[in-house]
Amino acid sequence: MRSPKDFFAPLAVGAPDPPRQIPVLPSRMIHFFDPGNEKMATKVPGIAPQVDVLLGNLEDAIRADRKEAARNGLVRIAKSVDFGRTQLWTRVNSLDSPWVLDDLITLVTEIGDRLDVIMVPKVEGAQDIHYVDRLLAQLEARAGLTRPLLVHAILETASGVANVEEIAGASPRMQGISLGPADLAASRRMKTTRVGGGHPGYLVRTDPVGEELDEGRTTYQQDLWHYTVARMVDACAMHGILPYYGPFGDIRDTVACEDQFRNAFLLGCVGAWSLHPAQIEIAKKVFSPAPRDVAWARKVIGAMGDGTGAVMIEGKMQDDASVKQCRVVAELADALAARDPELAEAYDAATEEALAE
Ligand SMILES: CC(C)(COP(=O)(O)OP(=O)(O)OC[C@H]1O[C@@H](n2cnc3c(N)ncnc32)[C@H](O)[C@@H]1OP(=O)(O)O)[C@@H](O)C(=O)NCCC(=O)NCCSC(=O)C[C@](C)(O)C(=O)O
Ligand SMILES: [Mg+2]
Repeated sequence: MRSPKDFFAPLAVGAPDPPRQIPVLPSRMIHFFDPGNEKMATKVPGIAPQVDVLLGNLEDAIRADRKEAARNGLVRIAKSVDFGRTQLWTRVNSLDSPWVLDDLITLVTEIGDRLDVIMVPKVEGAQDIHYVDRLLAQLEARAGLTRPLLVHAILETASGVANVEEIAGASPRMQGISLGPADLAASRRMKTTRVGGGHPGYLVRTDPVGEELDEGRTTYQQDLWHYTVARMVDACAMHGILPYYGPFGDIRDTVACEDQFRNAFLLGCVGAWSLHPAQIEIAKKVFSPAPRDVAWARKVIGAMGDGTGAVMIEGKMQDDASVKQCRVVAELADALAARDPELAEAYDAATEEALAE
């Protein structure tokens, strides 16, 4: 019988040990592509060096009669393309679909050594993760894999949100969670018809001045996703896994996409999905801390010595808690700079300038 002490023990004889820590690799954008779409597939080798994560999508957005083509296409691409340091993920079909069993069997058996993370859609509770966890262990053992596959859940059902903490902690394989705003809206019976983003009808209005109700009252659009993203971030932080904003469906509206991504970044998310090449640069810009913020963070860390006590910098009080926030920004910047010489240069130049002030 398994006890809580067996949390890190393999779930099948011969399966690799589950991870003790989730690797924190750059994953500013999870770039979705349809591996069965020839036009998109030919673009993959060119896109790979520009993105942190490439994801071969098998679920929604792939027509029912193209499911096998997508699955086989992903196997072919994973075997033939060199992704360098870019991670390769997949999104399998939902657990109640006729395709998911073949998705998992085929992918783990054929390309389990090339895949980093398996994204599971429409997760309702820990039981869904436990099912995938055991099945992956059996398949890993059969395929002779030595590195455990990680699991990423999409938060896109009302019960998934209600159970988000137990989902985040359901398995040592849990790598992260993404918001799935479209399915979540449907599951909650929200009256939106969009894939992510705001809605002009969801607003607050200033009080009336005098008797006139229709004039001079400013409205402010509110963020439909604030509650869910904040809850997801807390659940992920509590379990040492990574939170992501999901898709922004209005490809044309690059401005609002950037805003939505930035809200998620500021609240604690590490990345978002790019559905179209046009969204890659947006995610890169938003989820790489700005040079001026990195410079400030490094300046505070430098001034705070061992990180205790209080000092004043440019009129602002700094103490143990503000230096911790600065470390979050500086450590992310260092990790990204280690892979991106352009960013490294921008961060160093801004830091030099800030220290000279
Ligand atoms: C939106 C679509 C239809 C517009 O595709 P298009 O061909 O009409 O656009 P385009 O602007 O004409 O494309 C320009 C070029 O870029 C290519 N291209 C276009 N997109 C990509 C891509 N992603 N990766 C690589 N290449 C891409 C495309 O093939 C074309 O190539 P060409 O110049 O040679 O003709 C297309 O971009 C697409 O299918 N993107 C992926 C959609 C997707 O994966 N959706 C599912 C995720 S969102 C979701 O599931 C919700 C969620 C979480 O579950 C929940 O909230 O519930
Ligand atoms: Mg969905």
